[in-house]
Amino acid sequence: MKHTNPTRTEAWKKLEEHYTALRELGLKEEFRNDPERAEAFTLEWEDFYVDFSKNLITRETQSLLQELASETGLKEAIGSYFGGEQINRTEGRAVLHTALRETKDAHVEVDGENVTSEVFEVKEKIKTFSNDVIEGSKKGYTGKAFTDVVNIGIGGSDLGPVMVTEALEYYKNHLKVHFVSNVDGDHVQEVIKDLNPETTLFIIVSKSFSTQETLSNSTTIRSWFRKKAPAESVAKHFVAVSSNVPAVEEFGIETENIFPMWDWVGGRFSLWSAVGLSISLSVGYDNFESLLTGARKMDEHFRETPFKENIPVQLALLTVWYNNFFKAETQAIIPYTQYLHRFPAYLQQAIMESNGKGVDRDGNKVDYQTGNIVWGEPGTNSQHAFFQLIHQGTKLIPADFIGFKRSLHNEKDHHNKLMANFFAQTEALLAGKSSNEVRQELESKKMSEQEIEKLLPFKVFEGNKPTTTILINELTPESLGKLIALYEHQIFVQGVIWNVYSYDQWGVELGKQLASKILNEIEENDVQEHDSSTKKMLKFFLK
Ligand SMILES: O=P(O)(O)OC[C@H]1O[C@H](O)[C@H](O)[C@@H](O)[C@@H]1O
Repeated sequence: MKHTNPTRTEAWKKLEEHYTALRELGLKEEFRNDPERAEAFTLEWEDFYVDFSKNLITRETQSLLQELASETGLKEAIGSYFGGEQINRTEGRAVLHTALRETKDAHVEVDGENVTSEVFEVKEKIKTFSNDVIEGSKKGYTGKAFTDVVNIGIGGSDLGPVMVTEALEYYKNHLKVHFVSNVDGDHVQEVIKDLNPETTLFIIVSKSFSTQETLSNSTTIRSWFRKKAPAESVAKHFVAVSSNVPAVEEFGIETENIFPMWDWVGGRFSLWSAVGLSISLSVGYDNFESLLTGARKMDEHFRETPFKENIPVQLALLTVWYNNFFKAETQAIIPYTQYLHRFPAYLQQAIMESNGKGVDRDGNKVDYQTGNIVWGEPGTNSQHAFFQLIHQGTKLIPADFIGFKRSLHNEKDHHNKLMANFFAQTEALLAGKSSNEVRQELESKKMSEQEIEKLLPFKVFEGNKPTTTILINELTPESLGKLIALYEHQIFVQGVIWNVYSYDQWGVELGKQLASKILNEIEENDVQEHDSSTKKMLKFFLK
């Protein structure tokens, strides 16, 4: 892949000038002056309707951003990504979560070998296992069918499965799926306290099988289990998903109970692999397959569509526009469905662990902003919480609004209210409320001039706040697959433009190393040299 400092490109220079000229752009006027604006900035694809017309852009912005994508080599980079090149250079790995959702006849090479058949072998194993557990033919050590499943994992081995099982709750079967992630012992205890070992299946998910949290939780759960069940029953109740088979075997899990994954699947992009076993158990294999199909359709769209009509490309370019020219630091993600309540948390890892990098692909410190901060909560709840700041605060917060045309429970009245809020918020953020409008409103309430003058500044909304609307027909496994893949590709595009390696995560290592040193000191009750703050706190903790 090309290593281009984006700020040295022609397009960047043009964008800087364009930004200076455009700084005062008023969205309301833009809409007034350009009847075609909504049309020009809306993309319709399959069951997706993506309207980014309420962003601080003109057609020129769009074409300059596309120029930036071309100059930084996005097209070739997409080829390298799907072609299995080692684009994760610092770890010497390909990045091929997309291979996990390919069709059986696909040819995807890693180190000269087609990996599709391996992928399908594991998929077959997931399918058989899920069916057996769901139907009850696979039983626990006392001959009872399983009722509960516990996924033990953290980071990418937790967030994807949690987010998706919550998102697809409507499609869930009788199995209750639980998640243990935090090394906080209160988490594991709260999860296991009401579980019956006879009917509970445990899935240990760890790509590396060396993660402190997951190994501690697995050990605690295994001891709890062993207090009630004989040793040989562990094989019936514990399975693992990992790319480190020897470590799993050493933990005492039978080889046939191991679901392999590969080093070319990054943890935060792994829900499509056997890491998604809890998803398949919870909603059935066919729904899991539909999730993969959705993602594959988005992959095809991303690979084949010209930049101008390419949803992930257009949305990624907008994030670059705000991040690097407006110097916005955050991006809000507001799903208008309770089912997606973990989606922002999932995206926090996917986006921030990927592009939170301060050196470029040549190892030089960057002198421009990279990874943005992502946050959010579902609407309408968020409206009653932090929307105040988006509407009237001092920070620019571009926001993605994600909504669905139909509600799953067919609660028409509720859904109309939900969606009325969905549309109203982006309109309000765009239009704002001028002092004239406020004045008229207050006058109509028969307020005195003096009172109006006092209150007026507080009731003005500047508007001009950018939003992107993603409106999807219905929340299904397939549409969810598309939505997740859309953000995955957005991450990729950002990484190419920012010239960073999106697929490593060295930044999580230092804390881990220090924690292991401090753990020793805590266990030995022997505080070593630290800065005086840490030292004092450790002593206080140990007292
Ligand atoms: O699946 P594991 O190897 O247990 O890794 C779990 C998680 O921990 C790491 O520290 C990384 O930050 C994550 O990207 C990863 O998903």
